[in-house]
Amino acid sequence: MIDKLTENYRDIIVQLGENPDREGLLDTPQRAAKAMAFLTEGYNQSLEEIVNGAIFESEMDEMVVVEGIEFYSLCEHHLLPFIGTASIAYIPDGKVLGLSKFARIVDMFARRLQIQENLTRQIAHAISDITQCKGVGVVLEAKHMCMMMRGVQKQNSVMSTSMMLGSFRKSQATRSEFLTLIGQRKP
Ligand SMILES: Nc1nc2c(ncn2[C@@H]2O[C@H](COP(=O)(O)OP(=O)(O)OP(=O)(O)O)[C@@H](O)[C@H]2O)c(=O)[nH]1
Ligand SMILES: [Zn+2]
Repeated sequence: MIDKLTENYRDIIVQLGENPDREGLLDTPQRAAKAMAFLTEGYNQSLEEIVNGAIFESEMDEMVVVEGIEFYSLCEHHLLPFIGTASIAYIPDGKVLGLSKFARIVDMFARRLQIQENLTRQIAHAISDITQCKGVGVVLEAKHMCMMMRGVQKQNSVMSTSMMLGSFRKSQATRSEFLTLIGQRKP
């Protein structure tokens, strides 16, 4: 895949009117190919593999919140980055998930071509599926380079998306507790 991508990036450089053989650009097609492979490596990962069995028995049955997980994704419309943070909460039902795995799950889905809404949804469903918990809430806030560097060129707009499952969807109190804890105003 890297070889084919390298060829493609070389073609892009030519199409842009640049000389791919000038010194500064000599290794660029391969570097860009490796960078793109890294930024989309989520396609080669599975939930089982990244969770790696790190699910532990626990009688904890109150809300657990992990906030401020930074992520870098690529918008599927322009292949430009969108960058932000994820906050995740869940109410366990006999099993808790290893702390680092929340960030790994965010990264696995972020490192694909995405829209923010689907990224939010996929993270929530993954945590629900893997932990079989009573409920999950996920809030993402991000800035989209396709809106900042080009197009409407708005530098200060932030997109917030949320996905609530189980008790977070059914109970207004649970949802409010989560949003209050992460310093959000109620939507
Ligand atoms: N809902 C949603 N839209 C996104 C996301 N990332 C990019 N977009 C939007 O996708 C849309 C694509 O619109 P098009 O009109 O097909 O493309 P475009 O001509 O490049 O649009 P402009 O960005 O308005 O110049 C734009 O409105 C983008 O802002 C995302 O994560 N979620
Ligand atoms: Zn975009």
